[in-house]
Amino acid sequence: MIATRALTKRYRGGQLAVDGLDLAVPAGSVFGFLGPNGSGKTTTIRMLMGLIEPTSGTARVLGRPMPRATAAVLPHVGALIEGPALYGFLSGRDNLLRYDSADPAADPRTRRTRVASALDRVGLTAAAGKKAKAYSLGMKQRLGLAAALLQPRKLLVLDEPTNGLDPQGMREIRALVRELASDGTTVFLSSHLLDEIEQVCTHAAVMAQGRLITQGPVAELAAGARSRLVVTTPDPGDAARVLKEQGLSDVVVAEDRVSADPPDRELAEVNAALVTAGVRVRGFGIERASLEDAFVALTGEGFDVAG
Ligand SMILES: Nc1ncnc2c1ncn2[C@@H]1O[C@H](COP(=O)(O)OP(=O)(O)OP(=O)(O)O)[C@@H](O)[C@H]1O
Repeated sequence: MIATRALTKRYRGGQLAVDGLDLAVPAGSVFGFLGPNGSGKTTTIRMLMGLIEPTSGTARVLGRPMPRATAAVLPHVGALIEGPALYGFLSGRDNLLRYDSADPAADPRTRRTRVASALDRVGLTAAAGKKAKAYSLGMKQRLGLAAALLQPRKLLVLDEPTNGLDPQGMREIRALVRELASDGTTVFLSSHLLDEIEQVCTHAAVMAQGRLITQGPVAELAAGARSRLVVTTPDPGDAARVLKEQGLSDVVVAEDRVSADPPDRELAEVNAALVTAGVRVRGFGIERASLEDAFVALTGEGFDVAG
């Protein structure tokens, strides 16, 4: 659905915002475009949507070159970039009617039906008559999504769709994204929230300072990072000693948690050794690495960004 080759953007001031990006977004995926603020996500999305020209490299969306094929491609793409442009003095429904009438391909005779089903899709039917300025931020985002859904789309591009929303609003948008994806729409969404990507996406690409760090299925990205054996105990010192005696490597103590690289041997033997040595074991098991662990392992730094 999206393929870029060495895509690069240097702004006039000299800032290299995107540096040699090779992105591959498979059809049917929910693709998370993850990176801290300033890592080049919005710049990439602007190039993909034909809003700005790349300095070098190529971008194809739905198999067509951008920005050359912008006019042919954009009718098949629903986009929500930097918050929807809404008229506060119009109702949610009237905003959508306006959007729809701005689309020359939209048949005016079926306009009301289209708007009603888009409102229904995002759960705004009951609030359709309210002025948009009275909407919560989450409702405004949903109205923006409804506008993107007036026509059937092959691809949805959402730039930080949950940014600024409260937890309830985030849940609603995430549920909606999952629902859209289950209908077969490919969704490309940017986010600086790791757990959001883990919750919603099938695939992800990780950006840092304009460069692609890694991309692929979310499960594989997380599996790339090490899992750890974790022992919870009120006797961490003794536990660490026993684990070392048992030949485990990289033993780390953090309060009542002692972790180590998982051994090749039977885990039950390690547990038995702890218990035999008098260590009071309250928890014992392998912790799967998260996408956050993978990010830290790949970049050598924490994923610490301002919300
Ligand atoms: N119009 C512009 N002119 C010059 N530099 C820019 C422009 N837009 C963005 N930049 C710079 O390019 C880099 C990438 O910015 P971009 O907005 O693409 O990142 P981002 O990952 O989308 O971050 P955010 O989540 O904060 O929007 C940043 O260093 C930013 O300051």
